[in-house]
Amino acid sequence: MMIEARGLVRTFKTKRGPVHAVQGVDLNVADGEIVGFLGPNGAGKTTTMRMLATLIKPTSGSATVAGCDLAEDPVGVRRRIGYVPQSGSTLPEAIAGDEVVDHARLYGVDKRKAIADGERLFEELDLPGLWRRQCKTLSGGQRRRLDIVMGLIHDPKLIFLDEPTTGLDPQARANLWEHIRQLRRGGATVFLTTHYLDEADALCDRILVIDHGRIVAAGKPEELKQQVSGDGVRLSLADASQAPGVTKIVAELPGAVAVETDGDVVAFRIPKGGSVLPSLLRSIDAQGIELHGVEVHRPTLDDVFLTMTGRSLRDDSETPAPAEEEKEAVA
Ligand SMILES: Nc1ncnc2c1ncn2[C@@H]1O[C@H](COP(=O)(O)OP(=O)(O)OP(=O)(O)O)[C@@H](O)[C@H]1O
Repeated sequence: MMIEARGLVRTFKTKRGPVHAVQGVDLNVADGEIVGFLGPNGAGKTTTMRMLATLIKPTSGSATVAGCDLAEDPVGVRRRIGYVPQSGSTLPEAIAGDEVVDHARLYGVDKRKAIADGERLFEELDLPGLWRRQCKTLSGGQRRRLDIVMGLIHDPKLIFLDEPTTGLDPQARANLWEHIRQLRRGGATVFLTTHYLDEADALCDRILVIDHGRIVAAGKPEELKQQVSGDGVRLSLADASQAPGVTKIVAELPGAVAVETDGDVVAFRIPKGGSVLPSLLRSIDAQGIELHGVEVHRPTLDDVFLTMTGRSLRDDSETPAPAEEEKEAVA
């Protein structure tokens, strides 16, 4: 096992009282896996990752990371891991290649080897000809790949990536996913945090979902989706004022759960969504209510999150909405 953590807790003391950022996390990451840590803002992803990377001490709990005990041998852990923070770690004015070599030398890598390995990683991560460039002149995607080179230069077995693709355009994200898959092919284990459900789905062998400092779901993306009962149905109404009438009809359908209204949309979950639609549409029509559209979809990771927490984890915005703006399920 590359990571084995038991009962990790981290409480921050603040002027306004204690913040219970991580409240008893158990997790396992096997050798060679890409594991995604998914959750909304403030769920405790970064804090958990920083504990596992020895950057902050757990308030309680224990872990073995890359074969070393976190509390007994943090230096051993640090030598065997790479950590790429959310904000990156390169200085804007610095020369890209110099940053990489300096970073490698912190880990005791000799200069000649650092240059050779760095130049090879620049090729592998699609940064050809950029060794002498100032970091600030690189594009967002290039800078993120440079951050990853910094995390890899001492040849770690385990690499932590905190939100590796936040702020990148879709093409740069897809490109970075491919590089992350390549790391695994090279034998590394990857543990990453993300807000993006599609990223977790496409890239990760296994997903851990965290909310309010606790793991609420764990498994392969497909397994998690199978836990959600039924398909999602969304009805778009011509007139939002008719939502209560539609909600009432939907609530009476046998097997309908998670009925939710948001303006002119009524959404719910139901087994065999496609086959209940004809009679549902007849009932809605019989009430004289006009629909603009109907969608039925197989369970997504967002549905998993909704089922586990009663809240939606949106994947369509750069910055997820604050908690008070999140949709509430209608009882
Ligand atoms: N140094 C700190 N002092 C006080 N509170 C902190 C500190 N670091 C994190 N927190 C709080 O702990 C909670 C968890 O934060 P954390 O950064 O781990 O969440 P996250 O899931 O990584 O969120 P994001 O997706 O926004 O990065 C939040 O309420 C945050 O405000």
